Parts: sequence; C-alpha cells; structure tokens
Amino acid sequence: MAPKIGDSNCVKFNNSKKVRIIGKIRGFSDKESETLTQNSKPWITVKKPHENGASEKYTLFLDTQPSSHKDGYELDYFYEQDEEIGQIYSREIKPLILEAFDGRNASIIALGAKGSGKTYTIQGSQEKPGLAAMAMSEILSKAKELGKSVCVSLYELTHDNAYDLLNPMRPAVQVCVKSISEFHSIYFSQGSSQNTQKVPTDQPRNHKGLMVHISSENDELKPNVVNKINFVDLAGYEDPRKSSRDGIRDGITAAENNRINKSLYAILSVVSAINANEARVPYRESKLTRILQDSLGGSSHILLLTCLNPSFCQDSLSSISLVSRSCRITKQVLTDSTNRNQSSAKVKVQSSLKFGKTMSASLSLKKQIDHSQLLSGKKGSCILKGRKLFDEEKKVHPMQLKCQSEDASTQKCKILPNLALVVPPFSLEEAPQDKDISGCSPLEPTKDLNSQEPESQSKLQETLLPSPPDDNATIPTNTDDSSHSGIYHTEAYPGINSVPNALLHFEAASTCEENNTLHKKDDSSPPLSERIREISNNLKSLCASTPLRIKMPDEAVAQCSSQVSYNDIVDPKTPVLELKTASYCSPRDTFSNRSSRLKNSLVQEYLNFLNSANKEELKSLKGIGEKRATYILELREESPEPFKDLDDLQEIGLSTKQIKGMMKQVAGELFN
Ligand SMILES: Nc1ncnc2c1ncn2[C@@H]1O[C@H](COP(=O)(O)OP(=O)(O)OP(=O)(O)O)[C@@H](O)[C@H]1O
Repeated sequence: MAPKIGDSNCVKFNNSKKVRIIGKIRGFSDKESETLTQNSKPWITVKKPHENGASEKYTLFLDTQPSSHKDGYELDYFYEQDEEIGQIYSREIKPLILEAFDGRNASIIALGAKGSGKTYTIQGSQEKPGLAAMAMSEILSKAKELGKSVCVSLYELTHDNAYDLLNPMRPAVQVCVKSISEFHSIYFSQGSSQNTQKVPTDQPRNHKGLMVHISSENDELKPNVVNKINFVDLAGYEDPRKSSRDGIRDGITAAENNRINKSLYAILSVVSAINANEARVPYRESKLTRILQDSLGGSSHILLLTCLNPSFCQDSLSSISLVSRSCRITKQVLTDSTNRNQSSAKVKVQSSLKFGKTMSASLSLKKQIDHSQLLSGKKGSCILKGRKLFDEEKKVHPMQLKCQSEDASTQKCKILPNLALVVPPFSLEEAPQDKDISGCSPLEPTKDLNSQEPESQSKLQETLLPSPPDDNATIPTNTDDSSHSGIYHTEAYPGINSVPNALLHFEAASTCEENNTLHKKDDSSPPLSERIREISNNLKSLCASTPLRIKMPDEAVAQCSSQVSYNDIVDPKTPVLELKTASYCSPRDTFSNRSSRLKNSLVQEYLNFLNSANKEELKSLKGIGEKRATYILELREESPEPFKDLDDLQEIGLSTKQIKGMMKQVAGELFN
C-alpha cells in the first residue's frame, strides 16, 4: 500500500539542488537465497554520514574497487538490501509528486548493471508494484481531488529509435488514465494486451520510459498547463570490453553495446552538467535526453537511482563509478568548469587580438575559484579528474557563452563573438542550412536512418520531444506559462514543425560521431605510426583544399569593441560561412592556419590512440611504462574516453614538459 503524501520522512528538494543521487542494493531473489552460504560476505560496505565526519553523504566501498577510488563512492542516500521499495517511494518519490502538482517536472531514472533490480524497482509487478505504479496511485487520487487529468505515454528506445509501446506503428499515443486498475492493465501488460504492442525489435536491452502528463485542462485558473513525471528504466550497463571474441555478449553486438552505453553516458553527462549548473547542457547527444529534456532542465528535479547487484558484479562497480562522478562534482567541479570557461574565454580573446580585432570579454561568475586547492589536494585532483571524464565539451564556445544561474540579475555575462577558425555547432533550427562539418551531409540521412525511422517515430518524437529554441538552454518549467509546459503546441513553438527534419539531421550527425567512436573502439585499430602516416596524407589533401573563411555579422563585430553588459546580450548568431576561392590570403597566413590545423588533428589522433590502444601499444609510447599503461586502462574502465585534451595527460602523472616532449617525438616521427 503506497504511503500517503504528508509523511515526515520525505526528502525535501530545494531550488539549488536539482539532482539527487541515491543507491539501492537489491534483495536476493528466491533462487539466489537458496544458493547463499553462511560464508557469503557482502561486497558492498556503506558508511553513513555520521560515520563520515563532516560529510553529509553516504560512502560506498566495494570489493575490488580500483585504486583510483579507494576513498569510496559518494551518494546522497543509500537504501540497504532489506529496505522495501515502499520506503524509497515515501522518502524520494512523494515529494516529487507534490512538486509536480505544483508545477515542477521530474525525472526518476534507474540505472545499473544488468539484473541489478531496475525494472523491479521502477515497474515491479501487479503483485508487487514498483515506484511508478505506487506513484500513479497517488497521482490519480490527487488529480481527482484537484480536477486535473492524467495521461500516460509508454515508450521504448531501441537502436536509438523511440517506439510508442501503446502503438508503435502510429503517431504517439497518450492514453488518459482514470483509475489505477486501468493503469495496471496498460503498464503491466506491455506487449501482450490489445492495448499495448510489441516493439518490432530483437533487442534484449533497451531503455523504457513512462511519461505521466498531469494537465489542468479543467482548471480555469491555469488551463492547458501540463506537468510531467518520468520514470525511466535504463538498459543495464555492460562493460564494452567484455564482449566475446566475436564481439557478441548476451546476444548484443559490441557496436550495439557501445550505442546503448553511449546513451547512458549521454544521460549522465546531462545530469552532471545540470548538477554543476553549467551553461551548456548536452541534451542533443541522445534521443533519450531529448525526450526528457523538459523534465531534466529548468526547475525540474532529477532522481538518479543507482541499482546494485547484491553479489559481486564488475558492471555494477563500473556503473556506480560513473554515477558517483555525477554526484561528487557539485562544488569543486563547478569551480573547475568555471575556471576552464574563464581560461577558455581568455584564450579566445588573445587569439582574437592576434587576428587584429579588438574585443572585450569577461565572465563574472557566482562561485569563486580556489585553483590551488583544486590542483594541490589529492581529493581535488580526483574530483578534477572525475569532472574531466565527463566534460564532453572542454572549451566553451563563445556562441555558447550564455550565463545561466538562479539569480541572473546578480550576474554579468558577456558574449564573446567568435573570430576563431572554428565552425560553431549548429542549432536545430539552423541545422538544415549549415554546411556539414562532420563529414556527413546533414541533408542526407544514412541508409540506416531511412530504414529505421518510420513516420510514426517522427510523430512520436514530435509529441515526446520538447522543442526548445536552443540546445544550450535549459527549459524553464513554469506553471503560469503554458508554452513552457510539458506538451508543446505548434503555435507556442513555431520551430516544432521542423523537428522531424532537424531530428534526422541530429541523427545523421550523431551517427557519424558514433561511427568515429566505434572506429576508435575497434580493437584492431592501427598503431600510432600508421595513424600519423594517415595524418601526413591528410595534410597533403588539406593543403590542396579551399580555405574556409568565417565572416562575422557586422553588428556582432561592432559589439566587440565595447563592453557588453548582461542586458545588452543579443542572441548569438551563427557566423556566415563563406567559401572564397578568390580572396587573398598571404602564404604565411595560409601556412600557419594549416599547420595549426595539422597540429590539432595530430593531437586528436594521439588522444584517440590513448583512448583506444591496448596495453602493449600504450607501452610503445615514450613516457608510458607498465604502471602508466595499467592506470590508463583503469581510467578507461571508468570512462570510455578519459583523454579529451592534452591537459588530461596530467592525470597520469605527466608534467607539461613531458607532454610537450611526447608530442615533439610524435611529430618528429612524421619525418622518419
Ligand atoms: N528487491 C528485490 N528482492 C528480490 N528480488 C529482486 C529484487 N530486485 C530485483 N529482484 C529480482 O532480480 C532479478 C533482476 O531484476 P530486474 O529484472 O529488475 O533487473 P534489471 O536491472 O531491470 O535487469 P535488466 O538490466 O536485465 O533489465 C529479477 O528476477 C527480480 O525479480
């Protein structure tokens, strides 16, 4: 029986804490209980806050955790094996229901290794309902009391395509639910009853979501306001390196596993960015994060529930490691990323000056940085590392320098117009017009996409996906403004008509990106020397190519010359890309532009190599011996691509001088 709202042990979310990360070790199944011996020892030890000194966190210690995590994994709360789902419900979910009726969206996301109890906890069964079913009971009775209506959507993400479980072949379905028995018949009979359909897939691992829409169509004061609570049962995390020789594990190919893991990393990157209050939240990196966007960003609350297997499980260890990083970053990582933003802005200013333009930019940020603390203390460096591992986009692109904070009025943010020779990432609206910079034509979806994107999916996405004007901004959820509510009407968001196209474009781009990743992950990746040769050849073709020039809109350039205040900021505009074959560029300029591009691609190849090479290949590099190679593999276990820029090599104990030396050697090999 679900507890009633009003219990005293509810967790109180507040505005500054949008993300709460909890853990649950699942109970033994009957079969497991039979095989337990008296000598079976728990593999997880938990330190509660009062045993943890000043920390308010729970710390988990797991058997065989890597030395890089000897301090354990921090979580906001931890539910023991014998604690019931009802306890999680009363403490964690009830406050979110109250908030949803108050206008705040919420996402409850369960992740963990395969068999860690995610489905049991989120969905459960008719006999033992999970969190979603318990919540529905409460939501329905509260909706009745307040005269609101409740609809649900059930979807599944397979091969990164979204299917509506209520009818995968038709446009997205929202089914109005009036009673809990009606809900049970929909929810617990997925794929078997006439109400629900089997998704046309052979995929045993997929993400499943329940989206509950609470709308106030009968409410005269706030008509058409919709708020959402999402329950997401993510596919189980599986270490990408544990596939069998033929690349298949549990019926899943290595490529598919990478794709699934990529969407898990994407959701953690989003949570991590929101947790750190970062200006850019990478919603666009997976379809799931797009679907959940308006229930993750803005004032929404996120509850990340990490499910753990009761017996030793390497995948559980890896998943807690991934999650703990999103949890730890709040304070230190904000300063770290802030620091990066600042230095990145400085670099851009300097490079602009080099190009002879006058610019001014400054960032006034809420949190001040104690850089020495970050770099000196061991913990600091560990946190720095953790953040780096999730920092998908190290350099803040000036076009993305949009300050977002709870108290915007106290902040000053300046847009730094861009003169760097970097083509900015396109926004969804701009995508179709933009030149393709990734090597894939945005207007030509891949064959795979054509074959796997039936019209019904686009329609589903049209309904499920919010259509924010900008990937960089989180969507505010405001009960007083229907345009910000869960359901996006085309009148409110004129851009929504372009979503299916834009989505295709997004997919095409991400498919390319994925192909690159797969290429990187390929065990048979060529050794560094071969890659260097490849770069050398690329250089030749690069030299033969047409120079790219980026033209700034006049008004933006004009703004550069004077100080810009927060209020003056105009929406950044994508610079016009011009292909000028006839324009004059001095040979020296051409040479330095091209050699700096060559340098960048060489560095990138080197990092790719570090992110994918095996131990022996790593040891063939100058400065990397047995110990460092092992540590690199350990880092890769925690994150698929731990090295995103050269500074990250400091994590493996290399000094700036050593890193330079390594790169010189690599570059020198080009001429051997
Ligand atoms: N608290 C619990 N008590 C007893 N049995 C449990 C508990 N939680 C999960 N189980 C059992 O453990 C098994 C795995 O659980 P479940 O299917 O929920 O895992 P999962 O994480 O969703 O797995 P997958 O990633 O494969 O979907 C099931 O047989 C389930 O009944």
